[in-house]
Parts: sequence; C-alpha cells; structure tokens
Amino acid sequence: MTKNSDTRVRVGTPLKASAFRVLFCGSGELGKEVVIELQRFGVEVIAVDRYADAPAMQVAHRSHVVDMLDPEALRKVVELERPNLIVPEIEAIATQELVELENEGYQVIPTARAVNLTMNREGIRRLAAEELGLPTSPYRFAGTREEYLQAVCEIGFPVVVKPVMSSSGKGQSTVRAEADVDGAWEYAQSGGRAGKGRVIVEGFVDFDYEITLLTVRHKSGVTFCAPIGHCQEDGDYRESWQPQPMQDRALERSKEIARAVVEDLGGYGIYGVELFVRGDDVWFSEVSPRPHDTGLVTLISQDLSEFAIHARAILGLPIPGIRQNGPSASAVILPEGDSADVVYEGLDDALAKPDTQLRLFGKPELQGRRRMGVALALGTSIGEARKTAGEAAKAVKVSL
Ligand SMILES: Nc1ncnc2c1ncn2[C@@H]1O[C@H](COP(=O)(O)OP(=O)(O)OP(=O)(O)O)[C@@H](O)[C@H]1O
Ligand SMILES: NCC(=O)N[C@@H]1O[C@H](COP(=O)([O-])[O-])[C@@H](O)[C@H]1O
Ligand SMILES: [Mg+2]
Repeated sequence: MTKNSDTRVRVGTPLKASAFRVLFCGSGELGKEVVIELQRFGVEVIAVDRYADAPAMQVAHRSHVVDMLDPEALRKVVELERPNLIVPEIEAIATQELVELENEGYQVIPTARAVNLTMNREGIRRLAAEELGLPTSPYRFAGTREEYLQAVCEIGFPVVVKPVMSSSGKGQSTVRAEADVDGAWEYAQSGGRAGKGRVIVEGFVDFDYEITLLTVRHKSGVTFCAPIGHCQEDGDYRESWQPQPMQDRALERSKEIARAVVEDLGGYGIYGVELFVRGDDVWFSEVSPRPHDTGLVTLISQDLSEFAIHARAILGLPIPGIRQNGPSASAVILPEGDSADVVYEGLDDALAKPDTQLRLFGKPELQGRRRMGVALALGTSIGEARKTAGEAAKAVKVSL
C-alpha cells in the first residue's frame, strides 16, 4: 500500500515487490487481531516477540524471536525487514531506539514519542499531570527503597505501587497498611516486565467506576467509541462491557481529557484512554497507544472492532462511523498452572447460546496465571451480557 501524490491509498501484493510491510513489536492476543485485520487488506505482516509461536506470529507472514528490550537486537530486525510501518504492541520495548529509527525515516505507530512516553509510567504521568494539567491521582516516583518509603509516607495509605514499565497488573499492589509496605516494593522489583527499577506510588482514587475510552486519531480527525466499563483484580482486567452508562457531564469530561491526551501524542491509530469516574469528576489514569485489552469486547460490540479501527487508521483509511451493537460483554479465560501443551474443552457448552463468541489465543505456554482466551456475548442488558460472557468463559475447561 503506498500513497499517491493525492494521498489516496494503493494496495500492493504481499510477498511481492509492491508489498506494504508492517512489523509488530509484540505479538500477543491484541496484535493477533490487528494482524488478521491487516491480512484482510493484503498487507504483509512480520511479527516479533520475546518468545516463539506467540499468538500474532501464528497469523503473520513470518516472525522473529528478539529481545525487544535490547536496542541493537531491535534495530537489527527492523533493518532486516525494512517495514513501511512499525507497530508497537507491548510496552516492554527499547522505545528510545524507536525514536532513533523514526528520526532515520521509519514510521512508528502512532509516533515514536507517544510510544516512548507511554511505555514508561513516568513519561505519560508527567505529561498528563504536569504539562497538560489533567486531573490524576497524587503520585511520586521512587528509584530506591528509601525514596519509596518517603513516597508512601508523603502520599499516605492506601497507595497503589507499580513498576514504571509494566502492564496487566504485573508487579502492582495496593498498600493499605504498614505491614504491606515491604512486600509491595519487593513485588514491584520482581514483577515488572523489564526487571528491577523505578516505581510509581499513587494515591488510591475511590472511584464509582472506571472506563476505557477508545479514542482513534485518523486521517479525518478524532473519533470516540462508546465507553467501556470494566472490573479489574490484582491490576488485571477480568470483565469488560460496553456501553458503560454515564452521566452526560462525566462523558463529556472524559472525552475532553482523552482528546487532550491523544492530540498531544499525535499520529494515527487507536488509543485506550483509562479514566476513573466519581460523580461528574474524572481522573486520567493511563493510556495505551494501541488497542486495549478491555477493548476485546469490541470484537462483538461494534461493527468495526478496536483492531479493525487500528488497522484502518494506521493505513490512512477512513473511519466514517462505528456502529455499536448494544449491551455487550467480555470475560477472560485466565487459567493458572504450568503446561507447554494446554488443551481446551467445553467449547460446545460455551457457544451453546446465540450471540456468544470465543477467542482462544493459542499461547504456547502457561506458567503461573496467564490470559489464554476471552468469551464475548451480546445481551438485552449489560447485566445479561456480563452473565452470558462469564458463563461462557467458565464453561471452557483448561487441562494442563
Ligand atoms: N491510583 C489508583 N487508585 C485506584 N485504583 C487504581 C489506581 N491505580 C490503578 N488502579 C486499579 O488497578 C488497575 C490497573 O492499573 P493500571 O492500569 O495502572 O495497571 P496496568 O498494569 O497498566 O494495567 P493494564 O495494562 O491492564 O492497563 C486500574 O484499572 C484500577 O482498577
Ligand atoms: N494490558 C496489556 C495487554 O493486555 N497486553 C496484551 O497481552 C500480551 C502479553 O501477554 P502475556 O503476558 O500473556 O505474554 C501483549 O502482547 C498484548 O497482546
Ligand atoms: Mg491500565
């Protein structure tokens, strides 16, 4: 796919000289769905991750196993493949190297700066709170145990402690009393996606509910999806639903905050803007410069899923409208154990009801607790959709 002088998109043929090549840094479940959407446009896709047979690798044209936190290794694979677009899919990447590559002419989605700032909680939090003046939880950063203890003391219980580079709740804990303080530091040092390092200590926001506002920057402007409500345990999402009922004022405020963030970060693509809501008050929490896990619900809740939207936006294609299909929900399949050959049963029970779908990600290994799939459902109400999705997820039996 190339741009004519009038910027209209032209489609080439994968694996030929005319191919439009997209390289994914990170090849998990979210990338897998975007790869499928790009394949539908005849794009040539290269999937990269830290381990072999990652979900997106299974649907890409080819793949590479690379330590993406190693700048030299990352550069080597980019220079080998010379992609038209580089699409970061996970936060644990040597993002400074992406900045360099962008300076040399590579195009990073949505922009290397957006990826660099959001991969690290310090970058995005300082931008949102200190430069854009958006409301956030109170926070401190700490690089040593002493700084950490000082930060907890200044903010006061309860606090949420997270490694600056982590996601899906890895290394995250809530500290409610003195007895939890040491454990939270140790967990943050061992549980992040990039090893030991700095942490953020956040004051606990006592919200009524939290949302992800999927916000897409595309060639014709900014478009919002209906708000997605979700519930999290141990910092990781368990269930999401759309649309989250909201007062007009809170939704307007959410859109204002999301617009301010994505307009500053720029580029084309979907962003998952995470917000806490209490009454009419809205706090910015964080933002993913790519599809969001809670947005898996859009595989059933919208005519264009967040993955289809991302594919269109990054290719410079129009997104004239997004149809919402009514009350919908997703529930994760989150087994725990150890296996290098997981088997799934009960799919027939899970899919027995109409308006129910499943995705099994095909992850090659389970070590500890890992999201391996998701159940999706439509309903006549959010409550019904959540119940159906939850039952479908439970019906899937995982044997190790
Ligand atoms: N300051 C806070 N006050 C109250 N709850 C919080 C706070 N920070 C985080 N949480 C809760 O923990 C969840 C996960 O936090 P956060 O989004 O920062 O972590 P994450 O590891 O980046 O997760 P993900 O990658 O799934 O988005 C939030 O969705 C929210 O439910
Ligand atoms: N909250 C971020 C998120 O959901 N990211 C998704 O999880 C994958 C990593 O999964 P893994 O830890 O099971 O390898 C990532 O590659 C991405 O698809
Ligand atoms: Mg989050």
